[in-house]
Amino acid sequence: MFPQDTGSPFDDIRQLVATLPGPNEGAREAALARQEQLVKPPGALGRLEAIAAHLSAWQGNSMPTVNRPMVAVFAATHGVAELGVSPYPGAVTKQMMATFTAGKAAVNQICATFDAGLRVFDLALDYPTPDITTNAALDEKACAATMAFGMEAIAGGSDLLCLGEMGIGNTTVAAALCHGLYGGTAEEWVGAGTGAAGEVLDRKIAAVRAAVAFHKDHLSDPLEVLRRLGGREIAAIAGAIIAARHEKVPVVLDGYVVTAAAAVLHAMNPSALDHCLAGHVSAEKAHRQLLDRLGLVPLLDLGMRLGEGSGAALSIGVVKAAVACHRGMATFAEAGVSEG
Ligand SMILES: Cc1cc2ncn([C@H]3O[C@H](COP(=O)(O)O)[C@@H](O)[C@H]3O)c2cc1C
Ligand SMILES: O=C(O)c1cccnc1
Repeated sequence: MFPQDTGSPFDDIRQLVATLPGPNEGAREAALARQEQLVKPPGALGRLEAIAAHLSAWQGNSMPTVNRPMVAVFAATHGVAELGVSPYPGAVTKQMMATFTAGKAAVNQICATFDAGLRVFDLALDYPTPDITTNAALDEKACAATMAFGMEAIAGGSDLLCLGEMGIGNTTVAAALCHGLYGGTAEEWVGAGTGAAGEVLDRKIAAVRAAVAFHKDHLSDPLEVLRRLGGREIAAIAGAIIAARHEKVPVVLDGYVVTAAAAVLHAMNPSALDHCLAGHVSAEKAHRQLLDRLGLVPLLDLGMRLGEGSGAALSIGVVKAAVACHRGMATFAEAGVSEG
């Protein structure tokens, strides 16, 4: 008898998510102790102090760095976009890829502002995933392989990973993922995306409702939710979050779409996002309630609703300043300033 390979392509992913390393509490405590000594009233830098401690804990270093921040943008195409759920045609995804390459998108300018690297990953743009209202987006093998691609894509050395996405129709996919993971109503999870209103918005709500109804008997396993209702950029982002954790790289999430990918991991392991910061809260309707569910408090709230990693990239400025203060400020003793 030949040995049977009964393993599922998801086995390795489940193993990685079950064995995520925890924070370095010693480094966190040393960082918090240093913050108490720095030449400022204790707590006066507010959340900047917690950000420095967060980076210490997850980099495993009481003097964390943000010398090589990287924004990784994953791009994919979605069959559901053919249902008219976005005001923009699917062709925009590829056109925006060219714009990123030319250095002319919003995220390019924000990365340049903060000396952040930008890497854009094309996930088979000529082969949209099937319409999720009548099919699974991915089979198990493709979903696991795309997650593995996302893990590899972030290799190469970075001390802060910001995640972004490009994929016309993917706010519909994000809403379907949230509706699939958390229930509620389709209306509750659907927002305007790039500007859906009127009939486009009605079609979007109907598509999210139909997708979740079609897959309803298979939504108890978060990886099934991901492969059925997701898309390639979503799967790759989930993989990148896992890999960063194993490589001691703190992560900054972007808007609704990136956070929906993160939510899949949180549903598998409630501590899976402990190394992540929410870069901002998007104006996309359901983003705030999704962040609340994940216990994430956004760094910025600027009414942005762009995607492409722009909100995460913008928060690099805040994170860099937090680390610069942590590393560069004198202690009271060093500065010869009287303590209170
Ligand atoms: C010119 C342009 C640039 C973008 N950059 C990011 N997105 C964003 O919009 C898309 C999601 O919205 P929806 O679900 O409504 O299609 C994603 O591709 C996202 O990153 C863009 C959209 C457009 C039109
Ligand atoms: O919040 C997001 O991720 C978002 C919002 C609008 C369009 N694209 C992405």
